[in-house]
Amino acid sequence: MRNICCLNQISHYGTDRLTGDYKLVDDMKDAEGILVRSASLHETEFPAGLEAIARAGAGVNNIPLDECAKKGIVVFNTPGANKNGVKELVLAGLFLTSRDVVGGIEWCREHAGEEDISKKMEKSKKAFAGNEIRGKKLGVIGLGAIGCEVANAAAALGMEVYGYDPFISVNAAWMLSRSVKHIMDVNTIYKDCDYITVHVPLLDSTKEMINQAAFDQMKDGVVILNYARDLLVNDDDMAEALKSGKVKKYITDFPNAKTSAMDGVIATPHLGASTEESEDNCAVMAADELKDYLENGNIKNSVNYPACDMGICQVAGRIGLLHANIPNMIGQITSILAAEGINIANMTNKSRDKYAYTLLDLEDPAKAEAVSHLEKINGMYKVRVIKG
Ligand SMILES: NC(=O)C1=CN([C@@H]2O[C@H](COP(=O)(O)OP(=O)(O)OC[C@H]3O[C@@H](n4cnc5c(N)ncnc54)[C@H](O)[C@@H]3O)[C@@H](O)[C@H]2O)C=CC1
Ligand SMILES: O=C(O)C(=O)COP(=O)(O)O
Repeated sequence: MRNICCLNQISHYGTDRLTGDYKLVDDMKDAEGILVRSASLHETEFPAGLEAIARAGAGVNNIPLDECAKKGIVVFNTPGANKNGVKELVLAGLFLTSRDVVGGIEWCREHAGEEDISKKMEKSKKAFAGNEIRGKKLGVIGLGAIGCEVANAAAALGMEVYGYDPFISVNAAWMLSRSVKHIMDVNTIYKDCDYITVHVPLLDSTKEMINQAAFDQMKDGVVILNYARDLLVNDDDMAEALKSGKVKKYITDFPNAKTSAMDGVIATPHLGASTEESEDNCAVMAADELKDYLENGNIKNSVNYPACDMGICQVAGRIGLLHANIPNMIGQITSILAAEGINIANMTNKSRDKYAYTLLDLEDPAKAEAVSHLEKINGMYKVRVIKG
């Protein structure tokens, strides 16, 4: 029986795939797999038997990726599975910041039930008037799954869209509407755009990228949309920018103690991916990734180990080795197996930054002694006997 611990509420479309050999458990102590959404795992003591963590979602800043890699724990996410949910909320954000819809709704609530509300509103409505987004310039920073969707949708709504992503994938570049202007220097977005939306992961390199230096270059009355992570924005600089009128509105899906109390902020409680459709997509993808890794050793959509797919094992044994990406690992692995008289039927070795993965199909099952020798190789993090 394989124990899977769900740390957040995961759509049943995902957990329904974990039947038969799988058991959903509340306590992670005997878990082979973890399914998680946004719960933070930074303070978690991972159990020795934990093989994989699947994040049903995109952002993995809640998971210590390096620590997991060194413990031989493969971390997955579900790229693109919630992109439409987020895109739709970003579009709502564009409309909510271009006109004072929220202020207007509040006004109607304040005057609810009054006989003369319809007369009064005709006098009061000018306070909530705004602009149309058509023809305005939108800067999209980060053209991954979500950024691309947002850029294309905004272009279809008649916005002039500027897109910036120095690391854009070939796939994303293919998806992008030809009308999106390719920007090579993010400062062009800061200088020219009326609306700026960030869709980058939270990394050391992106932390507080929206800061005083960026605001200094922006147009007066710019609107900032943040459906990515709160720490991408320097809150104190944002407070100043809102006060001075540099920023007209800041709409964020990630309010914190500071931003939630600022005038000019429209906040939603991390709702981007909270649609039935996105939750179902993420859960299914996460469960499938976890299953394929636990059952076959295949890795798809990992964020700390390379991709690897050898299908279902057709021979007597399969082992998966998670190790450092350093010289002579393959040499040592094959020597140990040769010394045990085990023939390798098929093998894949892939690396990703500091980490590497070797998946071996063996004509005879790996004996405990061979596994123990493999485990002793310097730089070996984990040896998994998948079959045999
Ligand atoms: N509000 C919500 O509920 C949700 C928020 N998110 C957030 O949105 C982020 C993006 O999600 P996806 O588009 O699915 O991820 P993705 O991985 O498909 O795209 C991220 C893009 O950012 C680019 N990038 C990285 N550093 C950059 C930089 N310095 N400047 C410009 N571009 C840079 C990458 O090249 C990549 O194309 C996630 O990491 C997460 O933090 C994601 C899903 C739901
Ligand atoms: O996928 C992401 O990065 C998200 O922010 C969505 O988080 P959630 O699954 O709604 O807790």
